[in-house]
Amino acid sequence: MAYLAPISPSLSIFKNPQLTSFHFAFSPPKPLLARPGNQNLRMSTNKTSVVIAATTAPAASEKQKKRYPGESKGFVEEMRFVAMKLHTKEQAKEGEKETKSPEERPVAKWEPTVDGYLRFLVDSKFVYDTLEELQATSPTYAEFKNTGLERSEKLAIDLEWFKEQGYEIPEPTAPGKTYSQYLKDLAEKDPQAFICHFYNIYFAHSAGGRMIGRKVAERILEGRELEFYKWDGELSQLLQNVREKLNKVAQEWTREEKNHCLEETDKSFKYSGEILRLILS
Ligand code: HEM
Repeated sequence: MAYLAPISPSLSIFKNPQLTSFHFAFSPPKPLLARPGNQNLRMSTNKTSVVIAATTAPAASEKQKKRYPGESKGFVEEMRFVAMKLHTKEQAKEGEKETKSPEERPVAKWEPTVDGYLRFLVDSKFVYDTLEELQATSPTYAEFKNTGLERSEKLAIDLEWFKEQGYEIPEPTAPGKTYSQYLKDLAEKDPQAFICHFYNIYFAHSAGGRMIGRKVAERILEGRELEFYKWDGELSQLLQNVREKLNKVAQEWTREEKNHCLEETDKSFKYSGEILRLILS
């Protein structure tokens, strides 16, 4: 609804909270009128003036569309959006979080040790073992069996290699064990939350995880590329297949279930962050 102020012979601009009316006694500025496709711009004339009303509040349908960022592309995009915001600026361009823990500092400034990295690999394997066992045995997650993203066997090869180099392979520690138990509990009681962890663990590893692997290897492994960072098949295609499966599963969820899944992202960063921090221990 246009806000019509008393007509003034000179140029005047009036505002109300929902609507901005530009009330011109003279010709309206061309660029504003010429802006193509501006559906929120309305113009009316009377004897002495032209009123251009620009609604600042989006139309109801548009508001609905914008409510959940990424929604139009599918649920994976919604999960990605939430996850990217939980990165620090130093970790990823889209990050918004303040750096608090050591593993949130730029990877280039890390001082990794082989012993710490081994602890990270062992605890990561403990978590992947749990995830992959659940995927292989639970009917709820049967869809995610053999996606090609599995990491457990690859990590077993890497740990064997370290052993051959004379390193002692440590036992899993609290971060891996705690996360693993948490995932087991969720898998049974809370599938939406479980899927959030599933997505974040595998997709994080394919993105930031690979970058970390490369930089750490340059520093402490003479650039050796571990099996952990290799996939059988084209990684982008494997990821795309899983994206499609996740989107399909989430289509059956209510909005509340989707939101519940998104809200779990914080925990995913917390648990994975504790495992990442082992690299610096
Ligand atoms: C040092 C720690 C980390 C670094 C340096 C890092 C860095 C990155 C980078 C560079 C990307 C790619 C951004 C892009 O597409 O342009 C990314 C994506 C992502 N990260 Fe991280 N990240 C870190 C930790 C984490 C953690 C702890 C999680 C959650 C467990 C996580 C979840 C994700 C997810 C879900 C994506 C999206 C992947 C995709 O688009 O397919 N990241 N990260």
